[in-house]
Amino acid sequence: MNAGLAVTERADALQLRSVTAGYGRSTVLREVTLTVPAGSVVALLGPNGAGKTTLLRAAAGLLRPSAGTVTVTGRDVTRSSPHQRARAGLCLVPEGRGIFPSLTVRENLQLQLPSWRGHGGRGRGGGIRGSGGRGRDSGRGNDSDRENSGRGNSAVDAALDAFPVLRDRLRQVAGTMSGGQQQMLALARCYLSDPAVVLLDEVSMGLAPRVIDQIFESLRGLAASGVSLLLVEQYVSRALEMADVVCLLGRGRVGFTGAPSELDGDELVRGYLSAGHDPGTAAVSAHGADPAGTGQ
Ligand SMILES: Nc1ncnc2c1ncn2[C@@H]1O[C@H](COP(=O)(O)OP(=O)(O)OP(=O)(O)O)[C@@H](O)[C@H]1O
Repeated sequence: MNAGLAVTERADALQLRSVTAGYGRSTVLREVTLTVPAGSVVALLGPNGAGKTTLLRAAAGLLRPSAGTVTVTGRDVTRSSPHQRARAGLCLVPEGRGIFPSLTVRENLQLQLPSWRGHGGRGRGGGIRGSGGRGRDSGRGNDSDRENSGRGNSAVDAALDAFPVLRDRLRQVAGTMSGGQQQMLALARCYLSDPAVVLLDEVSMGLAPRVIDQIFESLRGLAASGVSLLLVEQYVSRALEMADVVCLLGRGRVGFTGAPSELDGDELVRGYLSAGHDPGTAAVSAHGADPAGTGQ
């Protein structure tokens, strides 16, 4: 994984140290320090507007901090581009999925396959063969899908194994799939770039419980394979079930970092129902307990 990098074996997968960041003159994150240890799942919780998405964007290089440092597997990426951070082992699954709705599933997978893993048949791997050949296959897992070789293709296979429904829909225009299938396509990138750490922003948003179950199952598989996860999730209990560490963010500051078992459940719920607490003064502040019946 991440060949060529000076990676300390047990380096934290991701670390933000005293990061301050915002938009224009508006400071959102204030000296935030957050660590995702190698091989662990960290749940990042907080009320609406706390800065969770901003933190993920700062980690991924989409937003340049005004102060502080970001490291990925021990490597300082503070001044690196999003592409360089991806190559260093970081993968962001943004809120809203970030897929190309007018392209087919196959084309989306091909575009998500990073160049260093054999994009589109160029360079080091074979990509997804036949990606332009809409008339050449039945749309189900066919010979050209299975014949491929190289790192790119094993990555695609891993993604399709994680989400078999995508294998059945390679020729389908992504935007015509259900919300859950589109989210699975977005999550496929976790397998395509061989990441050390995946940042997940509200991946269950607007999905039915059965689909959320499938998605969390895939995330558990990803975590079991050694990939570290930083999980921003509206379904608090699901996030806490998976998490080794929970980090509470309020008004751009970290108020609590520790094991989920150290959190008082009642206080957590109270905190969620009273968004806007400053976790520096409140025991717990996070937005909304598991949202009941929203968008199901
Ligand atoms: N592109 C932007 N330009 C200016 N301000 C922004 C921008 N994006 C977010 N903000 C502001 O930054 C603050 C933090 O937003 P952010 O989306 O990071 O919070 P969040 O914790 O992810 O909240 P939510 O759960 O509602 O997504 C909010 O006050 C928001 O209005």
